[in-house]
Amino acid sequence: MTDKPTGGAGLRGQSAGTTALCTVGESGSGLAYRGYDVQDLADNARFEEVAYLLLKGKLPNQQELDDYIAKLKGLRDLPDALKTVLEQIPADAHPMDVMRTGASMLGNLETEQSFDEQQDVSDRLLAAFPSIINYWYRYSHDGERIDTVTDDESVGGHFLHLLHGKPASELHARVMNVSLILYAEHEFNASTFTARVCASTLSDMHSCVTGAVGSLRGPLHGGANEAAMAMIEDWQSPDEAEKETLGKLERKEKIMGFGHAVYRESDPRNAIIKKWSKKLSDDVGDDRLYAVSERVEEVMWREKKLFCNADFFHASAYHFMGIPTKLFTPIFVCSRVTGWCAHVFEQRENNRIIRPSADYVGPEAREWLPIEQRD
Ligand SMILES: CC(=O)SCCNC(=O)CCNC(=O)[C@H](O)C(C)(C)COP(=O)(O)OP(=O)(O)OC[C@H]1O[C@@H](n2cnc3c(N)ncnc32)[C@H](O)[C@@H]1OP(=O)(O)O
Ligand SMILES: O=C([O-])CC(=O)C(=O)O
Repeated sequence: MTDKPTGGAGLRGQSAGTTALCTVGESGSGLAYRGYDVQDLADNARFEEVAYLLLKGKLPNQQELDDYIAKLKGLRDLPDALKTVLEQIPADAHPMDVMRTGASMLGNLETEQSFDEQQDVSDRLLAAFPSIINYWYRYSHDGERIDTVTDDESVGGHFLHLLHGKPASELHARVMNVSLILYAEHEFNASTFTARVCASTLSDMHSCVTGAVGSLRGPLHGGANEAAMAMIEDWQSPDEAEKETLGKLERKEKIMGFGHAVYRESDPRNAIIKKWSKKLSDDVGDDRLYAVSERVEEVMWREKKLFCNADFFHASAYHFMGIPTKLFTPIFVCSRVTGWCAHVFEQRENNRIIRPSADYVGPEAREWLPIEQRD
């Protein structure tokens, strides 16, 4: 990739504050949460430990982790009023709109009364998001009012259990665990910055998270994982994928799941999820989608020196686990809510309202024109 300008559009490269949560792209490609390398976390941690690390500030010891998992398990049920709202949302709604409504409605029912409640409110959102999306999905698509309480220890296993109506295989629960770790936190990305801007007005946690869901929804951010799937699913062979990718580049179309605002050399999350996508591809006996994905990766590097970001191989990995494409970005929410809330805590701790300036490019001062004199 070419060196990017540090000023101007998109606030690229400009520091907008401090954080102790995460470093992105130091030396071109690294990612660490509170100093722990993401590769180490993906190899060794449970997502719940990473959530604890982000939200409580340190890795839990065994007792703290056991207590935290028990707490999250105890927060999976949804209030009846929220279920009623979810039942009104049509099957063809965008699932990210369901997540946005879910977070907002929960804010009406369980309003954060004071910042002293921020830890509990965050844990509740973390526990409730898989229930929110799957309750709506199963009701609107299968007509079933599912019980959102399961005995699964992990958030990832619980998500798949609710979606498929049976406990996840060990492999699928493991991949979900890794995926949730990879998506948990990423410094001042667009959705997190949205949450921090909202927090800087001293607003409540549900408003910060609801706004962040809206920012994550777009295809230039979290929505890229489902956009990538929509792109590759019809390509029947690597050769067709190559031809279509070249055509898109020729027409100056964006290839979703490639490029990054910060990383220059690679997105470290890609190699990790790609490895798991390959495992899943072998597991399901796929002879097309993984090969197609790899060819797109090769073509993009050869033609544009653009690398896959976290989203690209998440598309095939989720697909191999039988997850409907439209639920891909909501899974991102189920993870990133940890990063969002941790950033809200940081913003509140050392707050000044976020209010940048703009360079005015409109007309010079001019006189008021009465309505009858206007064109
Ligand atoms: C988890 C996440 O949110 S990761 C991001 C997910 N988003 C996507 O995958 C969407 C596709 N990617 C993109 O749109 C961009 O790469 C972004 C939004 C991620 C980053 O945007 P920017 O920082 O503005 O991109 P950047 O400055 O690196 O672009 C450099 C050049 O590469 C091009 N480029 C960047 N990404 C792509 C892409 N995916 N496909 C084709 N061309 C691209 C840009 O058009 C630009 O070309 P130009 O100089 O001729 O105008
Ligand atoms: O940092 C960004 O701009 C986008 C990203 O990769 C993320 O939020 O995970």
